[in-house]
Amino acid sequence: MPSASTSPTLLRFGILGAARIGPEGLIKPARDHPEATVTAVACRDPARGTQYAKKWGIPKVYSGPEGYHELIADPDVDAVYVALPNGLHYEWTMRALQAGKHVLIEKPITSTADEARQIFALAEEKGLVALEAMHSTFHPATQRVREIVLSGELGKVKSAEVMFRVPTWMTFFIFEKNDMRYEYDLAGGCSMDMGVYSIDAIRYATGNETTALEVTSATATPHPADPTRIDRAMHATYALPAASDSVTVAETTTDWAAPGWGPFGLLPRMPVDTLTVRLERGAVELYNFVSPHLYHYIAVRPTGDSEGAATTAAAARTEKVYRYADGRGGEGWSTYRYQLEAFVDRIRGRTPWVWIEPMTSVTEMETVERVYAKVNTSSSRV
Ligand SMILES: NC(=O)C1=CN([C@@H]2O[C@H](COP(=O)(O)OP(=O)(O)OC[C@H]3O[C@@H](n4cnc5c(N)ncnc54)[C@H](OP(=O)(O)O)[C@@H]3O)[C@@H](O)[C@H]2O)C=CC1
Ligand SMILES: O=C1OC[C@@H](O)[C@H](O)[C@H]1O
Repeated sequence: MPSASTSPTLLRFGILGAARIGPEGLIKPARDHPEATVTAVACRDPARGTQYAKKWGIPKVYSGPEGYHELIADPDVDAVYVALPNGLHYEWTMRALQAGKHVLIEKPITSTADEARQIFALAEEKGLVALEAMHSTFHPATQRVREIVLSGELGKVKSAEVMFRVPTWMTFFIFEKNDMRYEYDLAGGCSMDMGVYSIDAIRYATGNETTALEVTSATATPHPADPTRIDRAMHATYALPAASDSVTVAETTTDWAAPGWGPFGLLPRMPVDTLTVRLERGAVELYNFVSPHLYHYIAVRPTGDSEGAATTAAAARTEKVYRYADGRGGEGWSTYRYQLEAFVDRIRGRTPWVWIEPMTSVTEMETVERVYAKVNTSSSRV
C-alpha cells in the first residue's frame, strides 16, 4: 500500500484554499480522528490566511502567489485537501500527486471525465491515494438504503428520482453574490455542484455507481450571471441499466435558487433533498440524502405484489441510521468524518468500510458531460 507519510502515526493534511467547506469537510473531522491532523493551509491573501489558521488552530500558513506551491512542497504535509473551485481541482491535484502527496479532492472531482482519468492514472503510478470527497456516500444511512434496495426485499428497481432544491431566500445566505459556482471558467453550474450528488445518489443506491448513465433528456434553467453557459437549475432523465426487462428510468431535479410560489411568487419554498427508489413491490425514500448526519429518515413503503398476486403488503417502516449495523462509527459522526475514516484507512493499508472507486468518479463526470451536451453545446464541458 502507498505510504508517502513520514509520520508513523499522524496523517498530516495541508488545505489548499481558506475555503468555507474546510471546517466541516476536514478540520473538525480531523480533530476527532486519532490519526489525522491539519498542519497547514494555503490562502492567496496573507491576512485572510492568517485569520483562518488562527480561527481553526492550523499551525502553518502559506500565502501569496507561491503559497499553494509551497504547501504541496512541504515535507510535513502527507496529504492535500483540494478545497478550490471546481475548475482548479485537476491542476492542483495533479501537482500534489507529482509532489508525492495523497489527495482528498472536493466534489466534483474535476471539470471533465478525462481529467478524472488522468488523476487516477497518476495516483496509481505514484502509489498514492486520490479520493473524490463525495461525503454522503460514506454515511451509514446511504449504505443502508443501498442495502435495502439491493436486498431484493421489494423486488427489482423500476425507477429512481432525486429532488434537490435550495430556495432563493436560502441561496442568498449560503452563496457569495459573485460565487465561483457562477463562473464557467471555474467549472461552475448547478449540475457540477448539486447534479453530481444527485447522479451519484441514484447510481449508488441502485448498484450502478460505476456506470455512466444514458441521458434521455435535459432541460436547464439559465443562471442570470451567465445565461448561456451556467445552469441555475437542471431537470434531467436517464436510462438506468435495467435489472430486468422492466423499464428502468431515473430523474434528477436540481435547483440552486428555486423562486417562491403562489401569487407573485411570494410564498417561500422549503429546501428539498430527497432520494426515492421505486421497486416492483414498494419504494424506499431517503430524506436529506446529502447531509444525513444532520437529520434523515429512510421510509420503506411496501405496496404488495406488483403481479397482482393476493399478498398483503408488509407494514411501512421508518429507519434512522447513524452507525453501521455492527456498531462501527461514532456518536455524531458527520458524513465528512466517515469519509476521513475511509481515507486514512486506505492510506494506512487497512480496508475502508466504504470506498469510492476511480470508475465511480470518472463515470459521474461522464454523466454530467452528457447532461450538458444534451442541453446545448455552449454549456458543454468537453
Ligand atoms: N463537500 C461539501 O459538502 C461541499 C463541497 N464544496 C466544494 O468545495 C469546493 C470549495 O467550495 P467552497 O468552500 O464553497 O468555496 P469557497 O469560495 O469558500 O472556497 C474556495 C477557495 O478557493 C480558492 N481560490 C483559488 N482560486 C480561486 C479563484 N480564482 N476564485 C475563487 N476562489 C479561488 C480560495 O482560496 P484562497 O483562500 O486562496 O483565496 C477560496 O478559499 C468546491 O469544489 C465545492 O464544490 C463546497 C461546499 C460543500
Ligand atoms: O457541496 C455542496 O453541498 C451543498 C450545496 O448546497 C452546495 O452548493 C455544494 O457545494
